[in-house]
Amino acid sequence: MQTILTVEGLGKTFKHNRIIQDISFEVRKGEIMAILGPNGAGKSTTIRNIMGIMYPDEGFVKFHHHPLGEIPRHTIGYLPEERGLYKNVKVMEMILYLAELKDYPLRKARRRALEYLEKFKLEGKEKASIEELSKGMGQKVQFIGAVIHEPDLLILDEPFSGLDPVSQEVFKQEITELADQGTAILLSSHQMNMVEEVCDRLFMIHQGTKVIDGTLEEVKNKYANFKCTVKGRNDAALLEQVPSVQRVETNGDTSILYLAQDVHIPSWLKRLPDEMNVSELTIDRISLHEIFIDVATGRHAGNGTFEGGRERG
Ligand SMILES: Nc1ncnc2c1ncn2[C@@H]1O[C@H](COP(=O)(O)OP(=O)(O)OP(=O)(O)O)[C@@H](O)[C@H]1O
Repeated sequence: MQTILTVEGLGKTFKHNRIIQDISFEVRKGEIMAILGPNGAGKSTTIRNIMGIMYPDEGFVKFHHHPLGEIPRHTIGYLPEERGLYKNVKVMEMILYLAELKDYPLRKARRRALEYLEKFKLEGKEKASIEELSKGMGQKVQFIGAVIHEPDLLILDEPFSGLDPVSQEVFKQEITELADQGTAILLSSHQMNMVEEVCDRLFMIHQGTKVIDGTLEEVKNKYANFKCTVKGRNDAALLEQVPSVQRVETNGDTSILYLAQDVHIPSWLKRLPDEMNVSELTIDRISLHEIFIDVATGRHAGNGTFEGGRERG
């Protein structure tokens, strides 16, 4: 897959505080790359350095097919973390203004804007002024403004925050469709469940440095150990003694047994103690959210690096 953006060895210091350090990744055509990390991890700082809103102290950003140091703004769509549109401007005027800034043909922009407004359940709002819209509606208009000129690279800083579940779903679908059509997408988020459903590759930052990166599949294979959920009244001490159990969480009659890496599940099941009470038992892998919590709380050191990519199915 063709590389659209390369970030290499990015570092930034504010007032002697190292905010990000040695951040390197690529974003390729047609893929969704997620930057994940807890509050203050350095996600927005990374994006602002890419967008030239601030300059890195170390490393470089390269947009492919463009000279080093040039930011091809006409081919980039950007939804910043700070939401904001001119309040007393009408919705359609706002979108067309943003299209014009990118030299995009206005007739085409108007047609695309109407299609997007319908898709985002904002039909009939083109003459409403921005201040008449709810926060979520405003965010949808800003999203339309970011994609109206059919960018090759779309950078979305926390696109799902502030949206209700239905709108989150609409955004998620739209982002996936854009990637299917070939747009390279870089999105930052701390909403793991959303990211897990859309991203092809991910880059997790903690305290300004990379802790995990790779395709979603690679990260899950490497970090997402199995967990076994058991329904039935059991003594925690008994469960803790089961081989390969690293940790047990009990809530009433439900216990979750977190298993060690590389456990062979069929063999492990055979070694469960006869005296265990089991009315239901399920085995699955821990979620990206759980991996994230493990890394952010220091339970998992992270530091894995993966290479390669996954073809969109
Ligand atoms: N202009 C600035 N001056 C000083 N410190 C800054 C500046 N911008 C960001 N920081 C600091 O850099 C760190 C990373 O901030 P950043 O906004 O990149 O985090 P984030 O991962 O996007 O977090 P969130 O999920 O909360 O948006 C924070 O500790 C923040 O206080």
